[in-house]
Amino acid sequence: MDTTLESSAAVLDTPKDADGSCPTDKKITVVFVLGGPGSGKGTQCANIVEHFGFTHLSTGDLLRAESKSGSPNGIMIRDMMNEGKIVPSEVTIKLLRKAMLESGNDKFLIDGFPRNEENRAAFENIMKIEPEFVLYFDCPVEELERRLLNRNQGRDDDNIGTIQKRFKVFIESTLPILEYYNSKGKLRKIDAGKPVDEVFEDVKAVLSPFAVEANTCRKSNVSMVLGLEY
Ligand SMILES: Nc1ncnc2c1ncn2[C@@H]1O[C@H](COP(=O)(O)OP(=O)(O)OP(=O)(O)O)[C@@H](O)[C@H]1O
Ligand SMILES: Nc1ccn([C@@H]2O[C@H](COP(=O)(O)O)[C@@H](O)[C@H]2O)c(=O)n1
Ligand SMILES: [Mg+2]
Repeated sequence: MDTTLESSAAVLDTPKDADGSCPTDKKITVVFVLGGPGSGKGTQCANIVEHFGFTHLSTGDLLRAESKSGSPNGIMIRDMMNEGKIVPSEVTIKLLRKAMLESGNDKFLIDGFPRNEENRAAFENIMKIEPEFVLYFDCPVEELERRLLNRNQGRDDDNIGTIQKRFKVFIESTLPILEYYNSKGKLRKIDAGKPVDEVFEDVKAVLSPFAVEANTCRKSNVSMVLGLEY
């Protein structure tokens, strides 16, 4: 089986075959979405899904669901999240891979990942997918804190003690990842301190190469690329 990945925006709008059918596509498009806690990653990803046909996978949401599922890792994940710590990559990547396979899509916004060097290297080694780019929502810390304390979505980690720990982890572990992608010319920085609609205008400009044109199609073959089992 050919598992080579040549991820490229240029193949997004594959013309139909002469007989009108859609060619099978072996490419997977991944955009990493990063930013401080409360910067609006989830909010903007929901908009992107609506306009650009990506599947949004929030690693934080996947871990939260796993922690509540009664799985053997559940308590470890819950305790780490309550401390704002980064869960071991093998756990997160297993959940991500399963969600990618189940989606049937081939365009993914991976939100809240990679959070540290261990996440980044493990994704590269296990998934063998290079992201198209990293969308970085940059926002002042005072605004992040205000948003998190007003979120009211029942998250156990939205309390001032855990919020401070999450900020520290972001600065110490995630900023170096942003620097890494910046050095590769893959960072797309967005001013996320503005109102939601204004932020999305800037997001749209970055995502414009992914707009799907009429009379084009793609057949996802995510299982061919990632393997069938999870
Ligand atoms: N541009 C914005 N201006 C004001 N409030 C916003 C903006 N974007 C998002 N919010 C609000 O801020 C809160 C955090 O947003 P969101 O959940 O999208 O952030 P996040 O980056 O996914 O956070 P986390 O990393 O904690 O998951 C939500 O209550 C959301 O409605
Ligand atoms: N790659 C990741 C992503 C998240 N976590 C843990 O989940 C918490 C919440 O994440 P959000 O993206 O929803 O803010 C985060 O503080 C980590 O504890 C992780 O371990 N690894
Ligand atoms: Mg979120």
